[in-house]
Amino acid sequence: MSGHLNPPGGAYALELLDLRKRFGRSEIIRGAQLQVRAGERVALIGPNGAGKSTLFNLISGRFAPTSGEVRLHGRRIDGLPPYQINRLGLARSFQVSNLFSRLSVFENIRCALLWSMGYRYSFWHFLAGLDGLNDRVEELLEQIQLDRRRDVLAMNLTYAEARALEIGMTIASGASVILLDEPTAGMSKSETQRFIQLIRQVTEGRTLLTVEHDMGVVFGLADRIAVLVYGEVIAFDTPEAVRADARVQQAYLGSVLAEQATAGATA
Ligand SMILES: Nc1ncnc2c1ncn2[C@@H]1O[C@H](COP(=O)(O)OP(=O)(O)OP(=O)(O)O)[C@@H](O)[C@H]1O
Repeated sequence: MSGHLNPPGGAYALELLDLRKRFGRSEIIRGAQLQVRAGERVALIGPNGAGKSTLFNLISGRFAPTSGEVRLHGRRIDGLPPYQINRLGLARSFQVSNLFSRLSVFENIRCALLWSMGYRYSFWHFLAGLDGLNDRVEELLEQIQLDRRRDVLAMNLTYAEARALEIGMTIASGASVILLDEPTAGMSKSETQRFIQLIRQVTEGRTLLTVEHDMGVVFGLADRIAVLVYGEVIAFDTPEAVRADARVQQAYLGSVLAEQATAGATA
């Protein structure tokens, strides 16, 4: 299962090279550039409508770019279908709504593992590996701290538990590059703090790209921050450097930090 971790092929786990996406007449992604090193945790931030979801859709294969390249460990993946990109080692978070609500936590993780194995192993290898499979499910349950909730149906989990399960299903494939879309959205402050730790642990040794609006999460999780404004990456640097960047302050961060400070003060 760890076959995808630290695969060979260049220092960059993920690269966007002059990436562009047009919808009709509007160019939404306008020459985005990004080079994410293997093992790095990157937060993608930017104002509403900047193109963050579109960028995720281009990376994960839901959309093909109009031009430019997406590279995974040096290999071009732009234009490939999502399942092939997944097979090459990039996983995007399952949404809560994609959990199998009438299956237990254990069975959900097992399904995610089977699904990823189905592509790689013949049926006979698969049968021979069933013991290993259950061990791997146990391991993942521990990692996402749901081992004691293993027999609970997904529909009966708390919101935070369901999001943890979603992350477990995302990493079950053994992917080396993980995309998460606002992983702590809708959580309380204390749940968020715990969840940041959980994400740090389960993504250890992997490359993480996460879209995030909550600056507490961004600064708690990211090694580097990429700032997307009008479809362009205007800054990509350490949290300290991005916070001090005048362009970023002006385009986005100044207003967001002020807003979140006010929200924090009134909460
Ligand atoms: N399939 C599509 N067809 C046409 N326009 C689209 C499509 N998908 C996104 N857009 C447009 O692209 C722009 C960027 O949207 P996107 O959802 O990528 O931004 P975002 O940064 O994720 O925003 P938010 O932070 O509000 O989620 C928006 O103006 C949106 O209307």
